[in-house]
Amino acid sequence: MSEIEDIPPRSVDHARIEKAVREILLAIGEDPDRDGLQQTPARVARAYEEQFAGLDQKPGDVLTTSFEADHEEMVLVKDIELYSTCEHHLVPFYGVAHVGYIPGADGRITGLSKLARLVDVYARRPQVQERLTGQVADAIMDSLDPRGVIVVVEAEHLCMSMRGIRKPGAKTVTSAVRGAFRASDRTRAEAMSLILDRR
Ligand SMILES: Nc1nc2c(ncn2[C@@H]2O[C@H](COP(=O)(O)OP(=O)(O)OP(=O)(O)O)[C@@H](O)[C@H]2O)c(=O)[nH]1
Ligand SMILES: [Zn+2]
Repeated sequence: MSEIEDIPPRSVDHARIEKAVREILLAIGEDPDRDGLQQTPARVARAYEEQFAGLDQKPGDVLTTSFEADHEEMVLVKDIELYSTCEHHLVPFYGVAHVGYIPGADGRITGLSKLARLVDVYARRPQVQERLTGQVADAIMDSLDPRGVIVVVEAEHLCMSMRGIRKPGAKTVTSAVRGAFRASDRTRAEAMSLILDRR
């Protein structure tokens, strides 16, 4: 492999971010050339590359395995830590996602870690919590063809804690239910009781 092919693709334009961050520092009255800030534009570019890496990814990139397991009952992965970026203020919102599904008639399941990877794909984008929640649910519906999916996200938005209304600790809870979880109150209630069980 040539040296050029070894360089991983860059999903963000580093030079452009660096220029913009320098402008922001000037605009807030800072000196971008002072010792502590000299490397900041480059650091922000690297951080954004990581924070927004999901823009480059598709659900199929992470939902790579599915197994024949003949399992037709609910699978639920709880308390998947998530860090995302509020698209209104570009500050973090963070919390946990709970992702459950009931395999389809073919009984195929996916790797548990793949559900957490899927959360990351959509969290690492400029987001609103509602869209993130729905996108995770829809991606599982599309790729696994399960009987149903439930996704619940609980998060604190720093745009509500550190600025603006300044209500630290306020939690936003969003849910997306598809298929059996939407059609059956009992199925949804069973999932919610497992999600809320804090033991
Ligand atoms: N629905 C939804 N709203 C969000 C999310 N993240 C941030 N917001 C809200 O987006 C809104 C943006 O409101 P604007 O009035 O345009 O902006 P703003 O003047 O900065 O609003 P304040 O935060 O109230 O100061 C705020 O009410 C935020 O709380 C999210 O994930 N979902
Ligand atoms: Zn915000």
